[in-house]
Amino acid sequence: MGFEEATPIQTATIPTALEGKDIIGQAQTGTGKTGAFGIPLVNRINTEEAHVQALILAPTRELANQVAESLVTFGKHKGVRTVVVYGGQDMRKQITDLKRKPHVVVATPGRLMDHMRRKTIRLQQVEMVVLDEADEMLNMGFIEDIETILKEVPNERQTLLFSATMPKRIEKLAQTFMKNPETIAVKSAEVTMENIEQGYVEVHEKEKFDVLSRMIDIHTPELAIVFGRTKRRVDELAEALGKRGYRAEGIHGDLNQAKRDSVLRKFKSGLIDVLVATDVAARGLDISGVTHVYNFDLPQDPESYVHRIGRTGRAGKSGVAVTFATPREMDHVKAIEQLSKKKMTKLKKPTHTEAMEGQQQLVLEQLKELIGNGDADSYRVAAKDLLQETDATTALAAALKLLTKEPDTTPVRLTAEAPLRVKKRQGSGGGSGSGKPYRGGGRQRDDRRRSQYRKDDRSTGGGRRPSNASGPRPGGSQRSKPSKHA
Ligand SMILES: Nc1ncnc2c1ncn2[C@@H]1O[C@H](COP(=O)(O)OP(=O)(O)OP(=O)(O)O)[C@@H](O)[C@H]1O
Ligand SMILES: [Mg+2]
Repeated sequence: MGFEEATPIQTATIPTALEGKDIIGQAQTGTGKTGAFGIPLVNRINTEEAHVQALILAPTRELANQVAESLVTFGKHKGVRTVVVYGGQDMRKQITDLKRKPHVVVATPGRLMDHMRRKTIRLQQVEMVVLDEADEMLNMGFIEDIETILKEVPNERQTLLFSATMPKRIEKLAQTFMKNPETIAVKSAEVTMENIEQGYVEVHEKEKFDVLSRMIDIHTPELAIVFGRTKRRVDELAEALGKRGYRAEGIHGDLNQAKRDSVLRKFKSGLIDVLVATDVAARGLDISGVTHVYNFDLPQDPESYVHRIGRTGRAGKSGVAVTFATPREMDHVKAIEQLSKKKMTKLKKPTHTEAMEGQQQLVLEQLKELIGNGDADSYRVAAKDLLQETDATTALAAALKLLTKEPDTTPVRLTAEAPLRVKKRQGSGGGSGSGKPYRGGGRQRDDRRRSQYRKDDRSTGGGRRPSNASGPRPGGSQRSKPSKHA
């Protein structure tokens, strides 16, 4: 895989995991937690025995898929068979896969329960269980499902819990499900990655979209993720970005799995360069080339912020995260800063002129690159002809105008979102230990978050078409980019 040395969390957990101990593992986003559990897990598989020996649970389908891909890679040379099962996919194919006696099963809780009910999976010989993004599975209300699942798994198993954030209530879960777990936290001064430049901009709801467009024009991201609060918001944003000439598509839980897969594939391959997402894409996803994350709407809680912005700045790369907050939401910005232990830089709303300059700069860079590798020789005759008629500056200025995607101000309509409310802390032992406003403790809160998710994640767009925003901008050129997508 081209790894040269273990990352700190891998160094810290692999030996302990190999001893068979239970582990609660915490390390910043993008620092190789998948390897921290996946490598020792693969090592402990006995390929002579054809039954499920390890079970990995993940909160979302896309993450389950990605983790399974990593496990396949880790276990390739040893002959470890890994199967992934998640909702929204053909049951029969999964049943056939499971009949092939995999050693490792990666699953989302809901679909795994379906297979348990149908008796198409046997967990009686599972020796290792991993809960990736354990805290999110609690947030999503998967707790009962996990209880049910773990009842099927022998008690003598090894249990591993991983996440970049470990709210206090995970301890409760640990007491129930784990045996003397060792907490291994690779803590640095900050919860978020140092190599992510973090800024916020104070904007009124109705200015948000222009500010976003301008920022994208100025930053010229390679790949960007824009997080919106609701499914409807994501649909509307993707469509609006499309109208302004950006290659953007949305992903959220109301789309069918084929669509979710295709959007993600297009994003990974650079066919689209802006992914608009609900929190379904906030956790664990490892997509190289994501240089910018925009929180168009504030995340529901500070932990979610940590994960969202962690989609950039992974594996030693740098990244930029910008969070939009309306004047009434400024308290949330402070709460986030308290959890992340890092101040965000206050950013100014960019102007139209700055956006224009950003786009010009992009074209100039591309031009210089082309001059550098002399790839334009076949245009020399035409260039000389042109220079018979006009001076060089005029000719070049015209060419620049033609190439530059001038900031697009096509009017768009977004349904306004209400400001994020401050949730009161309930009871004790809640939150992340940061003592900050939202998210109380215990089960009640989990259920609330669950219903909130369901409500929020339901499209209320009233028959709005799913956005198909990847086409060229009306009457204009495709967005141009400096890198591979030029
Ligand atoms: N030892 C290593 N050397 C170099 N790169 C590594 C190493 N281990 C993992 N990586 C790479 O680092 C990237 C991030 O890894 P991974 O997805 O496991 O992070 P994570 O800690 O689980 O992040 P998150 O909290 O967002 O889930 C991946 O692209 C992975 O291939
Ligand atoms: Mg991960």
